[in-house]
Amino acid sequence: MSELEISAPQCSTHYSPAGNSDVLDIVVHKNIRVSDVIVSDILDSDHLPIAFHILDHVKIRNLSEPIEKFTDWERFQSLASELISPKLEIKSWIEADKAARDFAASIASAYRLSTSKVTLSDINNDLPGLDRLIKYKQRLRKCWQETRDAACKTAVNWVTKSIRRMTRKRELERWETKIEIARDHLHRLHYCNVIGGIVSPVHDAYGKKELLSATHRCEMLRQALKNSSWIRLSDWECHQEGWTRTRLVLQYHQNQLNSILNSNNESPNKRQRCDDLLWIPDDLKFRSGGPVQIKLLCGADLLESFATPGLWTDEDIDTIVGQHGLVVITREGNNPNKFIYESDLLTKYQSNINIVTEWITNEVSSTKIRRALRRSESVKYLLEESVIDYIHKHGLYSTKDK
Ligand SMILES: Nc1ncnc2c1ncn2[C@@H]1O[C@H](COP(=O)(O)OP(=O)(O)OP(=O)(O)O)[C@@H](O)[C@H]1O
Ligand SMILES: NC(=O)c1ccc[n+]([C@@H]2O[C@H](COP(=O)(O)O)[C@@H](O)[C@H]2O)c1
Repeated sequence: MSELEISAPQCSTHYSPAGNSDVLDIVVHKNIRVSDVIVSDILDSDHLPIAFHILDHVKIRNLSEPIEKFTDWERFQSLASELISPKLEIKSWIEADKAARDFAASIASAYRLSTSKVTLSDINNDLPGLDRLIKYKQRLRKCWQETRDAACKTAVNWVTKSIRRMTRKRELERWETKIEIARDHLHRLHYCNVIGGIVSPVHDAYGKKELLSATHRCEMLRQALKNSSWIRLSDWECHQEGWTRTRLVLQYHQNQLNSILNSNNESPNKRQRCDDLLWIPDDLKFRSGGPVQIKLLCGADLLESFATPGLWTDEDIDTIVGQHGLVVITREGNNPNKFIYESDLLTKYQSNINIVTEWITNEVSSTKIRRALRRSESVKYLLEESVIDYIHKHGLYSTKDK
């Protein structure tokens, strides 16, 4: 016992409903130097967690970086009822075990797919007033914990909502949000159930101005998508020998999905081969039937590029729109409905084209972000923090030595 040490913060970590401080968290440790114990009062709880640093070189997650989760319960319900198999025939305990596991996995998947996270770690002076609001919330919460005054609690809730609104607004400007908006739209129309999103970066040989190597682009995408529960990177296209036309990219992914769906009833050994296809949505493994359709998600400017002479063949457009389908996000300056009306081919397949109006418009574009980086202007909130770090670490987009 003599080797054990006890560390504790200097203030209480729980206040009883009567306002008395009645709990102090303690840490019992051995052979570990606990240099600093602090109480974090930012999390949404009146039991204040403690955070402590164990040795300076060991990094631990800072408890004062809260993550807010938003669950769309309607979507959860529809996903859960789709994923949970209604026909269950259980004849042995092995089958009962499997059914229980499948049930839990379906609930977990439905929850993951209907929940988005917002990390409030982005909070700093870049968002005017937010810093002050956070400090104000901390003061109000302390006041509520000490007095249990209802007015205080109302004020805490109001400030929490304002913080959420501000950070959500910034989130809306990110490009990943476009894919989320498209999914919401399709779900709302009950048109189809979106089970996954795939981002397929173009091959280096596409040769577009300012196109970085696929290695860098894929790494940045990995970072950008690491918090998404349903959007995945597919690096198949950029690992081909040269540029692949979009129709073939869609067909490759469609064929892979079909073969997985067909193998869902086969032995696990046969299915193993598909496990390295990291872009395949988890939920595909639970599907018992029904086709899965790959669609092309694009902005209205890409749709209008169908009319650029020599860029797309009619045969490709026919297959892309006729067999796969398009989801088009509006962009300022484009009129996709008019464009479809003026094209016989697109009008023929109109029912396969979903136009998603982005009411909260924003003109984020990679050209503008690259320009800002070149000029050492802030791109915070437009890109994931870790993507910004990656860009600076590798001196991409002329950020070297800045
Ligand atoms: N602000 C936006 N609103 C809707 N769609 C967008 C927006 N920005 C890009 N897209 C779509 O994303 C897809 C990828 O386009 P691209 O890589 O050319 O992006 P971009 O930001 O327009 O790039 P650049 O600025 O280099 O032209 C295209 O389908 C494009 O229409
Ligand atoms: N004929 C085709 O299949 C075709 C033509 C132009 C662009 N694209 C694709 O559209 C995407 C966006 O290209 P841009 O950035 O040039 O608009 C890329 O993935 C590219 O491969 C495909």
